[in-house]
Amino acid sequence: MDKLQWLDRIGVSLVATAVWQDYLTMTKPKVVAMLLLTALVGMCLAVPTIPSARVMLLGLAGIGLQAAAAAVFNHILDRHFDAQMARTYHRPLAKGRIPTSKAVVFACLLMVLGFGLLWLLNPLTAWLTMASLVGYAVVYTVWLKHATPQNIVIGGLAGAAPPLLGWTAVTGSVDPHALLLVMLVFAWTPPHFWALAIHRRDDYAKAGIPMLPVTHGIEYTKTMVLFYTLLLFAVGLLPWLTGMSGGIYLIGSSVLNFGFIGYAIKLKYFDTTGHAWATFRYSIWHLLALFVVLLVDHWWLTAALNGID
Ligand code: HEM
Ligand SMILES: CC(C)=CCC/C(C)=C/CC/C(C)=C/COP(=O)(O)OP(=O)(O)O
Repeated sequence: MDKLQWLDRIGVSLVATAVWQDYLTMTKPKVVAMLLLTALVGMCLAVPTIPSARVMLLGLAGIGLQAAAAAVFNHILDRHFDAQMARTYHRPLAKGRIPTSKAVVFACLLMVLGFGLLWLLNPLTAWLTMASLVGYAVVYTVWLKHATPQNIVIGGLAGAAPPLLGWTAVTGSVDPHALLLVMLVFAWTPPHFWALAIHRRDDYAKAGIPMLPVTHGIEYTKTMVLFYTLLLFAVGLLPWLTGMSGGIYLIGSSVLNFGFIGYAIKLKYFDTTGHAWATFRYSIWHLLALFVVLLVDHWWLTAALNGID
């Protein structure tokens, strides 16, 4: 092979990698990874030990594929708004690097495959996951996001569903304890997002999206961030109060939730440049750690109970 052919080959593979990267970007892989962590914890808390490998593999693959499909639909439906914002203008569809028709086919493939895998486990999980997909991709993206500043509170239900989806994948039924996990993510979402929306207020205003800092101002949004971190603290006590979780959870979640309240207090009363962004970053580590703590506590409790037996 001569030099020119080699250069040609390298060029083709670079383009292929870039296209592949664009498809991956549209699935919001880091968000999906976090959703899968919450689903995995939901699965593990549903049983005393570890769920079967079949349930974990099919369940996580199915929920992951459906969540990824929802994210691609979000990219498709939001492409004109994304093109107007500094944070999102470079996205594959906003930039026109990927044709919309191909993205639609990709999203449909992910959705059907995800639904099929979950159906093999149980129809309840398949339908609940599909409802979350529709909740995010259609109800939130098409309607709520452009209709009301409470968009992310209501739309947050779809993103909060995975612990329940994980739980039903294992048991085939809705357990009140699983709903407690949903409530945790539900209360976490507003401070997670509004911290970012404060940081990106002008971007949302420019695109005409009625996020809370745009419609009600930054001060009011900071108050709401603080309110929801306090609510999250209260909701965070419920797993312990109901006996679902033990002391490790109580201590771990309290430390994490006090940390979040600390960030929110600073944001409201002692704000400094970049603190809204720092609060948003903290929210991500907070949720990750909270669900790890739930899991560690669960296995610790199980081991302790087995020891007593
Ligand atoms: C309606 C609810 C939600 C809204 C509006 C929202 C909004 C956002 C936005 C706009 C970003 C991008 C920030 C950036 O540009 O870097 C983001 C990042 C992120 N969100 Fe959320 N979010 C929501 C719910 C959730 C849920 C339920 C989870 C997981 C359980 C989650 C996990 C994450 C993670 C891990 C990131 C970081 C992604 C990265 O660094 O690329 N979000 N969120
Ligand atoms: C099936 C299932 C479990 C679905 C889960 C849905 C899902 C992917 C939720 C994530 C929430 C999220 C990233 C919202 C941001 O959308 P945005 O449009 O406000 O943010 P953007 O401007 O960054 O696109």
